Amino acid sequence: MARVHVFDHPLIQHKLTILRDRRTGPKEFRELVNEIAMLMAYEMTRDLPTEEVEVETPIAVARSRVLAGRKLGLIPILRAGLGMVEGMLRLIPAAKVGHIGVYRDPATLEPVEYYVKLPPDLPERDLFLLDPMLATGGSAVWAVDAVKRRGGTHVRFVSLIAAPEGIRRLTDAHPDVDVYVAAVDERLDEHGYIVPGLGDAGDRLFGTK
Ligand SMILES: O=P(O)(O)OC[C@H]1O[C@H](OP(=O)(O)OP(=O)(O)O)[C@H](O)[C@@H]1O
Ligand SMILES: O=c1cc[nH]c(=O)[nH]1
Ligand SMILES: [Mg+2]
Repeated sequence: MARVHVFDHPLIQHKLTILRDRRTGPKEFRELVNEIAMLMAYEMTRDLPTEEVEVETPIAVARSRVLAGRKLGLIPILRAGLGMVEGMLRLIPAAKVGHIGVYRDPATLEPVEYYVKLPPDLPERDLFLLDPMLATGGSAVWAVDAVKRRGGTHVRFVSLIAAPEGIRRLTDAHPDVDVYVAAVDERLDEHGYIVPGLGDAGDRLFGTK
């Protein structure tokens, strides 16, 4: 069964509050999304395996640890997921980055694909799908399907704000995919927006509204 992790770290919660504020403009919004993504990456990577190696310091040989597990991959869901990439890459610079282009049709709320480009060695990587908003879950389920169809096996989903409906739909469809969020909000409104949420993440990141 999928595990749902809600990050209640005070720094994440503080930054999320500023992000939600309707007065926060695109420059600060972008900075905050990246900072929260970086803090979430730090928390999320706690379980990565390490192994002991020897390293020569200027004084002596030390036994110390390095990452030893599978290679990593970040897959932002366009557009809004792009806002999380830089912050996560700061902590895990060796990760490869794939892209999934999908938008939610505003009338039907169904996902519409427009671009997919993923690293060829997907089966060998631990994959982190990134999207700030998990609303109905339609885009998330579609994106995980797309990654699995191309051979991805170890997938996690990372989001800033989720609606209970989206978490349910994603974990029902993909019980093997753990979900990491900074907040679970109350509900969806009649247009499929998260309440209270933060509005349209893509528009707020890129200033398109
Ligand atoms: O859970 P869902 O109901 O599918 O909604 C969530 C999706 O909606 C938003 O993208 P949007 O379609 O606005 O595209 P954008 O990132 O280009 O703005 C958001 O970034 C998710 O991808
Ligand atoms: O609240 C929502 C729901 C979907 N997409 C967004 O950007 N915000
Ligand atoms: Mg949008």
